[in-house]
Amino acid sequence: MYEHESLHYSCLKVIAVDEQLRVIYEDNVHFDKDLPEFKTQGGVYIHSDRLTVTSPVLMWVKALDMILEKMKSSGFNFSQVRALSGAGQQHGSVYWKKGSIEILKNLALTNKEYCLLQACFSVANSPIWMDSSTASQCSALEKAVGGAQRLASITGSRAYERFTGNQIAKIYSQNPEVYMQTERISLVSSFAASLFLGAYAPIDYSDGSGMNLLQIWEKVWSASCLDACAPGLEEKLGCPVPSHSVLGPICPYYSQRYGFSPDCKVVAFTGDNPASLAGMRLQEGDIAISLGTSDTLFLWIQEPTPALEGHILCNPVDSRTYMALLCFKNGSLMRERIRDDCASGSWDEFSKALSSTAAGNNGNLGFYFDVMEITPEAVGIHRFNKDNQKVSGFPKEVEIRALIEGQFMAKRIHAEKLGYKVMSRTRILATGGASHNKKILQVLSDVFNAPVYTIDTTNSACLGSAYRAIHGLVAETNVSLADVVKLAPEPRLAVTPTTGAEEQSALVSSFLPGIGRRQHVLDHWREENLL
Ligand SMILES: Nc1ncnc2c1ncn2[C@@H]1O[C@H](COP(=O)(O)OP(=O)(O)O)[C@@H](O)[C@H]1O
Ligand SMILES: O=C(CO)[C@@H](O)[C@H](O)COP(=O)(O)O
Repeated sequence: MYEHESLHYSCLKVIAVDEQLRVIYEDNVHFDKDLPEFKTQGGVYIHSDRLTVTSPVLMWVKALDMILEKMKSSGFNFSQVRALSGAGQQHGSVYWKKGSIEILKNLALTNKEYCLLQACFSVANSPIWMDSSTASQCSALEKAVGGAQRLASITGSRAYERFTGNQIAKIYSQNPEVYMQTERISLVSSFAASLFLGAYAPIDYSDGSGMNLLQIWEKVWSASCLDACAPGLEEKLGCPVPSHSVLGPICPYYSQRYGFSPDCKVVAFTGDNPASLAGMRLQEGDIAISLGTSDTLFLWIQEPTPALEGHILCNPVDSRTYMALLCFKNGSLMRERIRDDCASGSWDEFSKALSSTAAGNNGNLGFYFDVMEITPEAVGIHRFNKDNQKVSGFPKEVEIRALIEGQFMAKRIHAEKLGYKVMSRTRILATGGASHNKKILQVLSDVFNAPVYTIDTTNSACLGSAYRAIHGLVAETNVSLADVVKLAPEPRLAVTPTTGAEEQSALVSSFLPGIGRRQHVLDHWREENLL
């Protein structure tokens, strides 16, 4: 039996799976509802500047206590658990006060963990991924290392306000005494692992790549980034480790209180997005696309080329490779707006428009950003006809295809900019609301020239962590995660590329080398900051 905890921002979830990968236990603790004394909304505090966003670290400790108590009262057999791992929202950080290691080591049976740990944190409210209050620290970091692209080339991402290095720099500059009182800084993931371990758990390579501090190639902290953020930081972070590492056995507190076997192994915890990659069982060349409120792409990349947009992280299931994350804000809400304007608010009518127009849309294409986009930083509606002239409108069905082809084309271009290559074995794994629409998936398949599968990703980070726990037990013998999770349900094939779409489609041919006009057009769009 393998267990996993997952600390997101609104709840703590647990899943246990058996040897056949069947889910045998599932539960959660909802921060707002189950721990009302912390008075969070969605598990967080949004401060009066609207930029600072934090979560009380003791709420996370108490939630862990509560979920384990719930498992115990339901009769869950902890003694069967061979390994556990977990995931935490990325970028958030926890600050351990000097002397806390002793308290962690001595977690005793007589006290609830929550009570014991109260004195441990030098920062009571942890900065989390929603925080965007570190703009000045970001500029300073980029400047210190030689610019945004240089920082991306070292750490996988240009400076982002939520990334941990910038958060640490803010704490150091605003409260140097608090920083000095801190003996260890954990990510949310390594913090949760520390509780199970009864010692400071190291940060894993994959979640560590979301800090603007790790050299993703060498997998060591970057001295120039550390120096730019705060003094003496390396010591407070500890050495990063491969994501599949077994950190040690569970600490006696949990064996005594809940009946875990003393042999139960704690496998390094990681970020929620890396854990989702494991949960979706992504393999080399695969892409996962979540078509939800916003569109998110996860890519498995062999040889990444970090860029100013998107994030390159060390791959959580294979330390020799990488994963990329790309986020697009104008996803389903943008599609809904065009559906309402051009298809009387009906997805059926929207789908018919896609069927009645040809791949490539006779050269018509648009970029649709109702709200300021993340990738790229652009706003507005921009339509181009086959001669690349800007036009103010399209017939309704042309508009619908232009939107969907434009959205997927941008995804492919940005993925390729990060070093992604479509391969003959590439599978696109689609999830989220719009993945129920086959006509949309057909366009996706044609633009990437790869089959599209659908998967259920409910709890993918949680499930991924259970898979990682199993993998951790055998990873040292070079067994891959894919081998370990062979028994898990396969994704369902939804659509394959339309025969000849690649040749017909002006869109897709724009990716092929040697078509000067199209390359020129792409360059032009880039200059206009549309790609
Ligand atoms: N048949 C459909 N075709 C296209 N989009 C759809 C369809 N059904 C639902 N959606 C879109 O899915 C979105 C919700 O996706 P979901 O993955 O549930 O969102 P979230 O990101 O909030 O979890 C809605 O905004 C809706 O526009
Ligand atoms: O900031 C990021 C990724 O860079 C977020 O994805 C956090 O990791 C929060 O978790 P989710 O909202 O994806 O669950």
